[in-house]
Amino acid sequence: MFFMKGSPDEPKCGFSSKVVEALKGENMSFGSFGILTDEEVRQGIKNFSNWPTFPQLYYKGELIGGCDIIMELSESGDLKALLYLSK
Ligand SMILES: N[C@@H](CCC(=O)N[C@@H](CS)C(=O)NCC(=O)O)C(=O)O
Repeated sequence: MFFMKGSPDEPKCGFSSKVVEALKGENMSFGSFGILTDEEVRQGIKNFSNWPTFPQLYYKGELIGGCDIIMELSESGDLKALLYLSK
Protein backbone atom coordinates (compact mmCIF):
# COMPACT_ATOMS: atom_id res chain seq x y z
CA MET A 1 0.00 0.00 0.00
CA PHE A 2 1.41 3.30 -1.05
CA PHE A 3 0.54 6.56 0.71
CA MET A 4 1.49 9.34 -1.63
CA LYS A 5 0.81 12.86 -2.83
CA GLY A 6 -1.57 12.70 -5.78
CA SER A 7 -2.28 9.43 -7.55
CA PRO A 8 -0.10 6.95 -9.48
CA ASP A 9 -1.42 8.44 -12.72
CA GLU A 10 -1.00 11.99 -11.48
CA PRO A 11 1.64 12.27 -8.74
CA LYS A 12 1.69 15.68 -7.04
CA CYS A 13 5.28 15.44 -5.85
CA GLY A 14 8.56 14.31 -7.37
CA PHE A 15 9.31 11.94 -4.47
CA SER A 16 5.98 10.14 -4.90
CA SER A 17 6.47 10.05 -8.64
CA LYS A 18 9.88 8.36 -8.34
CA VAL A 19 8.49 5.58 -6.15
CA VAL A 20 5.56 5.01 -8.53
CA GLU A 21 8.05 4.59 -11.38
CA ALA A 22 10.16 2.18 -9.31
CA LEU A 23 7.12 0.04 -8.44
CA LYS A 24 5.90 0.05 -12.02
CA GLY A 25 9.43 -0.92 -13.07
CA GLU A 26 9.11 -4.01 -10.88
CA ASN A 27 5.69 -4.73 -12.44
CA MET A 28 4.13 -4.46 -9.01
CA SER A 29 0.44 -3.86 -8.63
CA PHE A 30 -0.19 -1.74 -5.56
CA GLY A 31 -2.93 0.08 -3.74
CA SER A 32 -2.53 3.77 -3.15
CA PHE A 33 -4.04 6.57 -1.13
CA GLY A 34 -3.66 10.25 -1.95
CA ILE A 35 -2.96 11.85 1.41
CA LEU A 36 -3.56 15.38 0.12
CA THR A 37 -7.28 14.52 0.02
CA ASP A 38 -7.52 13.83 3.75
CA GLU A 39 -5.66 15.85 6.37
CA GLU A 40 -6.69 13.43 9.14
CA VAL A 41 -5.14 10.45 7.33
CA ARG A 42 -2.10 12.57 6.45
CA GLN A 43 -1.38 13.28 10.13
CA GLY A 44 -2.59 9.87 11.33
CA ILE A 45 -0.19 7.93 9.11
CA LYS A 46 2.71 10.10 10.27
CA ASN A 47 1.85 9.36 13.89
CA PHE A 48 1.31 5.65 13.17
CA SER A 49 4.66 5.20 11.48
CA ASN A 50 6.57 7.86 13.35
CA TRP A 51 7.80 8.94 9.90
CA PRO A 52 7.34 12.64 9.12
CA THR A 53 7.12 12.70 5.33
CA PHE A 54 5.43 11.22 2.29
CA PRO A 55 5.58 9.06 0.29
CA GLN A 56 5.36 6.01 2.57
CA LEU A 57 5.32 2.49 1.18
CA TYR A 58 3.87 -0.30 3.32
CA TYR A 59 4.10 -4.01 2.70
CA LYS A 60 2.04 -6.44 4.78
CA GLY A 61 1.22 -3.63 7.19
CA GLU A 62 4.80 -2.60 7.77
CA LEU A 63 6.51 0.56 6.64
CA ILE A 64 9.25 -0.18 4.15
CA GLY A 65 10.26 3.44 3.75
CA GLY A 66 10.03 6.70 1.86
CA CYS A 67 11.49 7.75 -1.46
CA ASP A 68 15.20 7.61 -0.53
CA ILE A 69 14.91 4.11 0.94
CA ILE A 70 12.81 2.77 -1.95
CA MET A 71 15.30 4.18 -4.46
CA GLU A 72 18.17 2.44 -2.65
CA LEU A 73 16.25 -0.85 -2.49
CA SER A 74 15.31 -0.54 -6.14
CA GLU A 75 18.85 0.18 -7.32
CA SER A 76 20.34 -2.70 -5.32
CA GLY A 77 17.67 -5.15 -6.53
CA ASP A 78 16.45 -5.64 -2.97
CA LEU A 79 13.04 -4.13 -3.65
CA LYS A 80 12.22 -6.93 -6.04
CA ALA A 81 13.54 -9.50 -3.57
CA LEU A 82 11.55 -8.02 -0.71
CA LEU A 83 8.30 -7.82 -2.64
CA TYR A 84 8.50 -11.20 -4.37
CA LEU A 85 10.36 -13.48 -1.99
CA SER A 86 8.38 -12.58 1.10
CA LYS A 87 5.05 -13.49 -0.52
N1 LIG B 1 13.60 12.22 1.93
C1 LIG B 1 12.17 11.99 1.84
C2 LIG B 1 11.57 12.97 0.89
C3 LIG B 1 10.08 13.13 1.07
C4 LIG B 1 9.73 14.52 1.58
O1 LIG B 1 10.62 15.32 1.93
N2 LIG B 1 8.43 14.79 1.66
C5 LIG B 1 7.96 16.08 2.17
C6 LIG B 1 7.63 17.02 1.04
S1 LIG B 1 6.71 16.29 -0.29
C7 LIG B 1 6.72 15.81 3.05
O2 LIG B 1 6.05 14.80 2.92
N3 LIG B 1 6.45 16.72 4.01
C8 LIG B 1 5.41 16.53 4.97
C9 LIG B 1 4.02 16.72 4.45
O3 LIG B 1 3.85 17.24 3.34
O4 LIG B 1 3.06 16.35 5.15
C10 LIG B 1 11.90 10.55 1.38
O5 LIG B 1 12.86 9.81 1.23
O6 LIG B 1 10.75 10.16 1.18
